[in-house]
Amino acid sequence: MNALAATSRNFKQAAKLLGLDSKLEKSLLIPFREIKVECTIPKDDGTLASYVGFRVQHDNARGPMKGGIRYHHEVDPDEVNALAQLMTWKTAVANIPYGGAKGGIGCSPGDLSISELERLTRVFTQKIHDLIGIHTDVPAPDMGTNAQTMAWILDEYSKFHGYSPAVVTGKPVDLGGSLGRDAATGRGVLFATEALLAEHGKGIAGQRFVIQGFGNVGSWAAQLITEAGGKVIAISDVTGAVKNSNGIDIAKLMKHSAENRGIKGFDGGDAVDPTSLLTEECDVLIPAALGGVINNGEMHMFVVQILAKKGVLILPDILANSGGVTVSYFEWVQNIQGFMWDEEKVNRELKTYMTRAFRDTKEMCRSHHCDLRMGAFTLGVNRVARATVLRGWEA
Ligand SMILES: NC(=O)C1=CN([C@@H]2O[C@H](COP(=O)(O)OP(=O)(O)OC[C@H]3O[C@@H](n4cnc5c(N)ncnc54)[C@H](O)[C@@H]3O)[C@@H](O)[C@H]2O)C=CC1
Ligand SMILES: O=C(O)CCC(=O)C(=O)O
Repeated sequence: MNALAATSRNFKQAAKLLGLDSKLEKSLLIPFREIKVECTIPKDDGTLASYVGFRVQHDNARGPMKGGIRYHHEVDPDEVNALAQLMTWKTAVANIPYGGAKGGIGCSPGDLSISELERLTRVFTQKIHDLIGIHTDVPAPDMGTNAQTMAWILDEYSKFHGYSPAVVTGKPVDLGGSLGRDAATGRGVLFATEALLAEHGKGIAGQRFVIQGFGNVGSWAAQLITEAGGKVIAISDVTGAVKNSNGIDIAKLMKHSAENRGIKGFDGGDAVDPTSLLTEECDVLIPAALGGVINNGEMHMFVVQILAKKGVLILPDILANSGGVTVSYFEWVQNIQGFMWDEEKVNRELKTYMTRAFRDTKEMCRSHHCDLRMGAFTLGVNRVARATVLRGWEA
């Protein structure tokens, strides 16, 4: 099942549970706008190269559309469409005043030089600058992009519209980025996990964690979980996987990974097959690599069957990873107010938002007799549907 089919299936199930009007249901699935642009740039060797860029703006009933821009060779319109739709439900679950969007360029960022990446980002921005904006659509980093990418977008956009720091989030702090944004998604994963464990009378301390992916989200989650007393016993990335039942030394792994561009060769545990990681014995499994690892075909059936048999609870991604977009919202608010928060305030507010999103999700589980995934979807879809109706969608 592809990403769009899986996302739409969850939406339809939520719409049914909520008893949504069929016309409203249909209209909520249709994206507001789908943009596709050719981005042609001179390469460093003087040849020309062309890349396809996408921005799907799914829904703006609750506010400006919001979502990351990813650079990845597998970016395709269906996937971007699904991710844009997920952003709509995610911002509603987090109860931040945004709709949903997502973008991407089909390229392998690792094969491009910094100046090629800059040229590509500037050309992409030139092509979409009239369709994004502080109160229209606010991009952010995603896989393969980072704070520097946002700085280039901000600079290029500002050439057309005047200096506009709030047009992107996830910027460098020197350009109005928020303190705490870098760690926000990993920290949000920690807070959401804490809220779930607390329901069962447990805390992070003493639990065994397995983490798939050691990039921004996985590495911050690993550091913060370790600080909170949790034991990270296995981690993988695209280069390999390591296991140590006494707990992996995360600071040492961070250093190794930075110096060797990955986990492979780390001597602080046993090297294991990365595919065995998802079924490793543990208390909490955090998938923080590519999307769809537990949603795709056979792997999905295999993992879900094993997890269900073991009575495992699944914290849905639109709740668990909403910390990133929540702190993006704080960044946007700070830019608009022209007032910078200290990091303690950012983290404190993030905890409040994550804990509230978990509590509201549980309330939907209780009122609609469903699991956490459907609890989050019904919560998000219901908030967007209410806003849509209030704005007079049939007019
Ligand atoms: N960074 C953010 O603020 C947010 C990220 N996410 C999602 O979280 C996930 C991770 O994002 P980031 O950490 O930002 O990306 P990243 O690019 O920094 O890290 C991705 C990690 O996954 C690893 N990886 C890739 N393929 C793998 C495989 N087959 N097996 C094991 N590891 C593999 C990579 O080696 C890398 O360590 C993505 O799905 C992203 O869309 C969601 C919300 C916000
Ligand atoms: O920080 C943001 O605005 C976007 C984050 C994002 O793309 C995501 O949550 O998947």
